Formats: sequence, C-alpha cells, structure tokens
Amino acid sequence: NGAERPKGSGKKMRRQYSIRRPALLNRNPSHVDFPGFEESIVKYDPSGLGFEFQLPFNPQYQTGFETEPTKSSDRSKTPDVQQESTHAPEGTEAPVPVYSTTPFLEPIGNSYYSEYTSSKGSYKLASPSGAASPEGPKKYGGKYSYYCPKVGGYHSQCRPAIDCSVWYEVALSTPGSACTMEDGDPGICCPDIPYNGNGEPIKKTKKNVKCEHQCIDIYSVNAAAHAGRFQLRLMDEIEKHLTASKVTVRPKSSQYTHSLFFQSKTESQEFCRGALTSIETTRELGKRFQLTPDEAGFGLTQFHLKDTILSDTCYPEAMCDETTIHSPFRTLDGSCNNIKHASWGKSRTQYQRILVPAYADGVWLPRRAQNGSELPSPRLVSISVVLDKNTPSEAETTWVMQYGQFLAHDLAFTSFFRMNNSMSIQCCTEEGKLLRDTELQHPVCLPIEIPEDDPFYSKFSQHCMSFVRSIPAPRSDCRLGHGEQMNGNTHFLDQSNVYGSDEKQSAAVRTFQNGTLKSTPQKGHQGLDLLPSDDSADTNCTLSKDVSGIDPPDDVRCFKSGDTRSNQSPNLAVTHTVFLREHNRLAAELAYLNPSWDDERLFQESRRILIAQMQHITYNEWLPIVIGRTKMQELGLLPLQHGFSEEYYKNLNPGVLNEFASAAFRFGHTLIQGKQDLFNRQRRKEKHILLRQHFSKVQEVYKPGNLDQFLTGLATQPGQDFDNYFSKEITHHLFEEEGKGFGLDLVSLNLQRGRDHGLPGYNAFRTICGLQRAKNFNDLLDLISPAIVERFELLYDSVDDIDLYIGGVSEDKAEGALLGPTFQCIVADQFLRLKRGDRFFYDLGGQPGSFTEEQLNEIRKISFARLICDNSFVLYTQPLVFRLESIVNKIVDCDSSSIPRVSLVPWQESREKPYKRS
Ligand code: HEM
Ligand SMILES: [Ca+2]
Repeated sequence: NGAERPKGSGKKMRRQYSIRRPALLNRNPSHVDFPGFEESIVKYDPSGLGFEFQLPFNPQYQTGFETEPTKSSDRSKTPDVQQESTHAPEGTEAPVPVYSTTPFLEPIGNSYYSEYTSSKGSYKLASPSGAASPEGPKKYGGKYSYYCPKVGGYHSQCRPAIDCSVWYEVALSTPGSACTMEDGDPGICCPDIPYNGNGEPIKKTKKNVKCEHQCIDIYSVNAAAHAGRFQLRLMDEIEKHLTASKVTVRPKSSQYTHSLFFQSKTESQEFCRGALTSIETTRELGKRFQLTPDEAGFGLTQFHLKDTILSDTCYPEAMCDETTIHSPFRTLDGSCNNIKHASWGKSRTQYQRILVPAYADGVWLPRRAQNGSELPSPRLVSISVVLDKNTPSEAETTWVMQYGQFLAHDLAFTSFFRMNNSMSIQCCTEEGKLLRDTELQHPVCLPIEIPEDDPFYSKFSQHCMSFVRSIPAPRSDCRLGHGEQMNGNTHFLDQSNVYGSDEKQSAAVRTFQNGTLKSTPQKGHQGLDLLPSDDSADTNCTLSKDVSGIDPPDDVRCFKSGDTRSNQSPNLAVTHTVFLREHNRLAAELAYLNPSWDDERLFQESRRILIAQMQHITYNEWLPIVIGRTKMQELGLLPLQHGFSEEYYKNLNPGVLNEFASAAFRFGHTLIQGKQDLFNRQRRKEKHILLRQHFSKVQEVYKPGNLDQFLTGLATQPGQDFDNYFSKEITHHLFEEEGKGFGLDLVSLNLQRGRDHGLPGYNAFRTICGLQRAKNFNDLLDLISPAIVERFELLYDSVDDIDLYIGGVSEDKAEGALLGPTFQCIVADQFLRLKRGDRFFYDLGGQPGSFTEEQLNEIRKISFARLICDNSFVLYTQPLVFRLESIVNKIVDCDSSSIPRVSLVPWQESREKPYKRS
C-alpha cells in the first residue's frame, strides 16, 4: 500500500499545508467495549480545516520541490544498522544496534495489525496473517478498523503519535498499541493526557542575618564604596600590565574559542562593573568590621544602594507603558512580561537561586570545603569519577541532546569577564603552567589545576586549564550583599537565541521586509536558506584542508543568530537553521493570508507562533523524556489537550535558576555523541564528523545535502545515556586547536563554574528535592553506585562538599525519567516557573497575548518532526524524532497525517469568523 500515498504529495509545495481529508470515518470504536465511555472520548480531528492552496504563493518554495519517486523497490530496502562507537572514538567497540531493525519504510499502514492495509479514509481487510492481539480487530467482524487495547490501564484511542508523546513508553510496551488512523496513516493507541496535579514551585531559601555591628553607618558604607571603586581601578591597572607583558589569549587556542562563545558583550560591561563595585564594597565592609561570611553576604543587605554613592550601579526601573502592557507580543528583552515586576526575566539580569549561595567569604569568593580547606581540583574530580564509555540510549535519538542545547541557549547565557580592551583573559601560562606570579594573575582568574599524574594532560605537560569567572549582575534588590551572576539572554522560553535578547540584537537578524529574518540563500540547497553570515566575526569557521581535504571555500562564513553560540557545532547551527526557516515560512504564509500586514506585524505574529510551537514541543515531546510524565503531572506541567490553561502566577519569578544554568541543565553534556553521524534518505550512514574537529567550524553545513543528512543523523543515531560517562571529545578535546592534541575538559569547567557561582554542594540539594540528607558517604548509596561513592570519599573531606554537578550526574535515573531525582527536581522546578510565570505562555487564556482557541488547537498539532519536514528536504521521518524508530514510531512520509500540520487559516483576519483574541 506504499503506492497509495495521497495523490499529488510528490510535490513538496503541498507539504506545507493541510491536505483536504475525507470526513471522519471509522472512528476508534474502543467505547464499544466500555459502556459509558463514549462521552469521554475526545475526538481527534486530523483533517485540520481542509486548508489547501491552489497556487504557490511564494516562489522561494517552488523550485526543486520534486520529491524522489517513492517506488516500491525503494521501500523494500533495509537500513544499514551497523553503527560504530561514537561516544568513545578511540578504541572502543562498535555498539550493538539498539534501534528497531524494521525494514526502512515498511509499507505505511502495515502496523501492528498486519492483516490490515489501508487506503485514505477507508479500510480494507487484507489476507489475514494471524491476529496480533487476542482481542484484535476480528472480534468486531471487520466493522471497525482496529481495536485499541488498554494502555497504562486506561482506555485508549488511535491518534497521531504526537498526541501520545507523553504516553510513549507505556504505549510501546503495550501489545497492539500501534494502530492505523482512519485515513490509513499510522498512529498510536493511547489514553487522553492525564489531568494535571497542582504541585507548587520549590520555596526559595532565605538567610536572615542580623549584622551585630551597629556601628556600620552610611558613612562607613560610602567609605568602603570608595575602596570598592579603587579595587576596580586596580584591576584596570593589572589589565594594562598584563597586556603590556603579553599575557593574552592566543587566537585559535582553546581558551580563545571558549571566549568566542561566552565572552561578555559590551552592553553588559557597564552593569558588570557596577555590580562588581558593590561586591567589592561589601567585601571591604566585611574586612573592615571583621564580619562573618554570613554577616557580610546576607547581613549587609540591610543597606540599600540607593542611599549610597553607588546608587548609579542599580538597574534603572524597567518602565512599562500602556501599549506594552496590552501588547499581544513579548518585548524582545523580556521586560514587562510581569507587569508588577517589570524586570523579571529580562535579559542581563541576575539568575535567581533556590538555595542561598555558599561563597567562601559569604560574598564572592568561590566555595571552599566545609572545614575551610580547598576543594579537590575539578580536574581531579573529573578524572576520578568520569569515564568515557559508550552507553547508547536504548530509546532516544541524539535529538534529545541537540534540542536540549538549543533550549539551553534560549534560557541561559552566562558570560565571563573580558578585559576593558575587549581581549580575552589568560589565566595560565602559554605552556600550560599555573601563573605563580600574583602580579600577572588577573583577579577574575580561577585557573583549574591539572594533577601532575593526569592520565591525559600529563602527556602534553599541561598543569593548568584556563578559567575566567562569570560576570556579576546588579542585584535585583539594589542592595549590598553577596554577588549574583548575570543571564545575558532573556530568561523566558522565547526563542531569544533566534530573535536576540534586546532590540539591537534583534535588529541585526531582521531584514525589516515581509517580517522575515536575514538568511543566506543557497543554490546548492535548492532554495532553502542557511543562517545569515556574521561578518563581524573575527574568526573563521572553515575547516583546514587536512580535515576537509579541500581548500577552505571562500563563501563559508560563521553564522549569525540571536545567540553568540550558534557556530559551536554543525548540529547546533543546523538546529538554528530549522527555526530560522520556519520563521520565514510562517511569515510568508501569514503574508499570503493577510496581504495588508506590514513587516512589523508579520515579524511579531510569526515570532509569536514560533515561540508557541517551541513551547509546545518542549512540554509535549521533550520534557516527558527528560523529567518524565509522572513528575510533569505532579507539577501541572503536562500540556492540555484542549482549552486554555488558567494558571498564571503573577507572583512567581520566572527567572532562570543559577542551579539550573550552572549545574542541572548541563546534564545534556553526558548525552553528547563524540562522533556525529550523517545519514542519507535511505537512512544509511554516509559518514560521521568527529566533534573535536568541528567546534566553531560550520563548513560542513554549507555542503549541499549535508544539512538534511545531519537532520536525519540526529533522528537516527541513538543519543548517549544520562550517566557519569562523557565523551572524550568534550573531556579531553573541547575546543581543541588543530594539531595540539588536547583541548579543555567540559566537566572540569562545569564543576569550577558551580564553585565560581557559589553553588552549595550536592547534599544540600538532596534535602530541597525531598531526598534524605546524607549524614555520611554511605547514605549516598540509595542513588549512587558504591564505586562512585568510594571515589567521593577519597576526594572530598565531607559529604557536604560534593559538587552539585558531579553528584547530580552520578545519580541513578528517577523512575520514568532520563535524569536522576536531584536534577529532575531542579529542572522540573525551572520549567514550572517558565510556564506559570510567563504571561505569554502559549496555552494561557485571558491575556492580551493569548491565542484564540482555534489558533491554539492548531499550535497543538505541531511536532518537531513537522518542523524538520517543512524546513528541509528530509522526506521521511519517525513522527516522534526524540525517540528512536520503533513499532509505534515508524518512519513515515513527511506528507503523512501521522505528522499533523498546523494550518494558519485561523490567523487570517478577513475570514468570516473575525480574528479575535480571547
Ligand atoms: C556539542 C555539545 C555541547 C557543547 C560543546 C557544550 C559546551 C558548553 C560549554 C563550553 C559551556 C560553558 C562552560 C563554562 O565555561 O562554564 C556550556 C554551558 C552550558 N551547557 Fe553546554 N555544550 C553542549 C551541549 C549541551 C547540552 C546538550 C545541554 C543541555 C541539554 C547543554 C547545556 C548547557 C548549559 C545550561 C550551560 C550553561 C549555559 C550558560 O549559563 O551560559 N549543553 N556548554
Ligand atoms: Ca530566552
């Protein structure tokens, strides 16, 4: 029945719009078995609105859209499932293929009930080959097309996979849950999405410390403020000295590449200096009055900076005028999302914390051990606990990782200090030794000591890994006290990595014509554009001839997007490209439907839809894998099937948690594949790239056809599992300079970053997350393997000293989740804030930014598979791209209704039904 694809679907043009479908037939009859169940069936209408364009409206999408003929001979090909090790490129064995060995493009419709074949809209009985389920369709004498078994103990219905995303594992383990929808395309039997619980956000801790020293008056504070300012001038002098002495970062070195992505921007510099002055003032007061760390870090918050000579270091109050408050569109910098607290979630504001910080001096110095001694070197922790072992995921694709990184770059951008002259700060000698001479050490350096006998770096005589501290943000309460780090991006899930985090960044990526974003047209890509080039980049993103075999092509440039990190790896750039194309596709479609809309309206409406789509994909497809359905239900994070959500907590700060950005959400680093595969349309592996050669090199993305192969690779290659295993590509070769043989260690950077930010130890978070606080190392055995606990005991003096990051990645998985309970709890809390604290959350009703119900129901049809299908030449994919192909997640044609389309007709203003916001 592969020949029975919808007629005309060979034209790619058609794939962008809903295909008119016959009236609903053969509705899932599961209610027959269960009297009284009928009322509760939520009818799924895969027909959309029968929206069909007669004429192509955008010539951009016309050329080259002939798809490959789907000949039956093609369909009989089996995929090459042989895969080689990717996590550990050096000397590990090829893993056993973990994904289904179902032949590539097995006839569609030939699902679990193999005796049925389908044609659009009706079913015919094929030659029976034995019922696949004891209560199979035969029970109904062929009257009904199929029978859905109970899934997870609940009655289920046959729906597009995307509507069963949260039930996926349960459906997969239920025989007979692969079904055929009434139009013949494959679906999954699953129950309705469960009702949400009403779990609350974690209560943030506070430390109320009374400063006993009554003699600290405002004069003393101002005197200390002068000393604070002096510290900054001193830093300026040290910088001059360092520059004169040529203690700088060499271009192309790993530190240089690191700084390309994370160095602070000019716009943040001023805020950073103000914040640092107030931190230095607090430290100075601590010294002058011999305060305890708690008194300095928490007690001094009694002083409001407005009363001191540092009043100009506070943020100016964000002002929201009436137009902004009533606008259906978010501001670009996230301000005025919360009307009362206008700067909540705004870019360049501080991260918030669940637990108060544990700086060594209470104010700013990195955390130390409980007994006051040094913590073990992060690199020592990394080599003692972390292995590079290939543990491919049994169920998920590399997309889980890649989407996660994209999401991380929407939510957090922690930049580090740079010099006043914009140059990067060097914290080790050029030869990789610690800088002994304190004169030559920049005060914001926190170099990582590499042990003498390091099994890897000793081969290169490296004893020091450069590390520059993160910049602080002015405290949102405008008071003296401990430091807080700055999030350079908007805290909301709002695609700031696409659109930028302020007006200026956004202007740099817009064309200001027809609502579109800038792009680079590609002849070789047959009309589908790449990201625009970043002409200001003082680096190049080409590969050397040694790696690519060709001279660096002239037209290859670094890409530009709303976030500075889009060139970090080819697959990240590819992900950005999908979202860029989708924005421009939406803008073109909206322009067709609403010819009167100007550039601004088209831009904002497309942006609003794209953000909504990404929010839906995140909560419907990605989070159920990462934190699991049960946790989501408990906290009220499951997507609704219909209607609006009403839960907006105007008193809930949506801001990103420091614990989330600097530890928990870095869990994704354990999922990274060292070798990233490129697969062709037949899902045969064409080649792979070795990550170390492609950091900051996006040349491969330019090669015609590669983008689609990266996309297919991400949907085919299993991801690595969540564990304490990390690929060498990031623990030995991060940002490696070609020919050097070594780069940085991301695990060490993560650990040092946590200490730099004053994050309390792992044990403190166990308590917050409802686990038992470990009184000794043995108490960790409930979640961490004995071998690792033993290592911890050797490394750390006290169980309270264990760094959050290493503790978190060492935990066993929580039930039904990818993450261990502690990271699950922090990540879940963040996504609760991002949902209930966002006035523009996509399914929220009753707000100026709310969609109409009709529009919302369209948004709910989006899947990541649909975004890929509509914005590339990928022609076939499994409907749930975060999950490996399986019996319930078979590869289908992108035209299939198994991957529903979003119709934009409800956005057409001139329709009979007026465009109305609820
Ligand atoms: C090829 C893949 C990746 C590379 C090379 C990479 C590299 C890095 C680097 C170098 C940092 C900064 C380290 C520091 O100095 O503190 C970082 C931060 C981070 N990474 Fe990754 N990462 C990757 C994938 C991921 C994934 C899959 C996730 C999540 C699912 C993730 C989440 C984060 C987060 C949340 C941060 C902190 C961001 C910030 O605060 O600015 N990363 N990553
Ligand atoms: Ca954002």
